[in-house]
Amino acid sequence: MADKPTKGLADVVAASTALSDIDGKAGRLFYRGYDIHDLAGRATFEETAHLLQRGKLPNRAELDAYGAELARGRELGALVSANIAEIAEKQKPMEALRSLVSLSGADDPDKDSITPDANLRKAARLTAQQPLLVARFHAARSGGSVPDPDSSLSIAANFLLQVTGRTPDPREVEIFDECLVLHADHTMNASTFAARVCAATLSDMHSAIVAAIGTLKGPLHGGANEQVMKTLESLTSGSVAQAVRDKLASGEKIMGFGHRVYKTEDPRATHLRRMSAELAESSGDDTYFRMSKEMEEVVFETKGLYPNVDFYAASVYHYLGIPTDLFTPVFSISRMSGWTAHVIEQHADNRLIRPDSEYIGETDQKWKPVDER
Ligand SMILES: CC(=O)SCCNC(=O)CCNC(=O)[C@H](O)C(C)(C)COP(=O)(O)OP(=O)(O)OC[C@H]1O[C@@H](n2cnc3c(N)ncnc32)[C@H](O)[C@@H]1OP(=O)(O)O
Ligand SMILES: O=C([O-])CC(=O)C(=O)O
Repeated sequence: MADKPTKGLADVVAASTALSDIDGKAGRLFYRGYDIHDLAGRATFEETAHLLQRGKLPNRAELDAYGAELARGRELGALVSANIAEIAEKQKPMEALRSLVSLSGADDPDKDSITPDANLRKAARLTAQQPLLVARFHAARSGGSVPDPDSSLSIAANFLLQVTGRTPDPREVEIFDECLVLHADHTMNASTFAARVCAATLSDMHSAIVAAIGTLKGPLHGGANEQVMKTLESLTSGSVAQAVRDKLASGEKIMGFGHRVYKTEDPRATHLRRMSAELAESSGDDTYFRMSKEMEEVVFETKGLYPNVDFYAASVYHYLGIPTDLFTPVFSISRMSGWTAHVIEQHADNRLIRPDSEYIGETDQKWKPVDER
């Protein structure tokens, strides 16, 4: 007889990892031992991806070599190019990314290999390709085209340029780059766990990433950032407090609040709130920042819940000119660095992940032929 399950696997330690660590009571997050407060606004996304995938913050030569590998690796395969227009017509952004990453696996030069070296190369290619897939998807559905990535620009700068169609202000690039750093990894979150379960069958990296993308999509996980923006857009500035109280009184969850691990402020939300305030001021329209602050106050007063990473990310992305339905795809651009690093880590010390279940169905059933049932 199996033991009683822990619903949602809360507090169950499902893997060992050297990638990230959270102190949920103190509200602290570390990537390979570096406090997120030290990395945010200092390390670039490329440096952070190198830290996660290759085990250390790169020196100048390592960073240049990694940057060159990313630039070489971002070319999209023939299958993606042949199918992106039809996919963009028929699928929503996260569904499309699930399909496109799957297709890109078919054209990957290392597709039949899960060796450590092949995994490192695939991790770089997937990290380089994801922003381009999002930008090309967006262009395909809008009937436009995207400028080719400029190798002298960062992933953050290229993405903003390709999606908004205008040369971003350098401060906007810094802010977006910091967002990518903040979202890069987060212990055994649902999408990372999904990737590790898939990888642990000795399946390949693209399969694991497809599982992760499908898992990030849901509104209880990465999909919450899009829902936060929709909530903000559905409210008027004068009605926030009452609307939020009414939603909570009727048992509705407010997207962007609460967390399985943090029992205090999510340290990423601290940075995102600051960035939202800055962009609100520079845009000359602080409506969504003010509404977010008011929501935060009312949710805390009423339920004692803190904002999670998805809450202020919504207004930040909005101020940066990113379309609302690309917010979760943007999350996937960043988390690709963490997911791929987890697949590398899982393959390096693998055991099949196969938990038990508690049986709660009927017992002592007796078979009868179909006409006697
Ligand atoms: C990147 C990320 O994935 S961050 C999380 C993004 N997701 C969201 O923002 C969605 C909204 N939040 C939630 O649904 C939850 O807080 C989760 C999914 C993040 C965490 O879930 P769990 O740890 O399973 O907590 P659970 O959903 O059981 O909530 C515990 C209690 O707090 C309440 N609660 C939790 N979050 C919220 C919320 N956002 N709004 C209102 N009530 C909430 C629950 O209703 C529950 O109350 P009860 O005990 O009276 O039934
Ligand atoms: O850790 C989690 O459960 C969700 C989260 O904040 C993340 O994936 O960044």
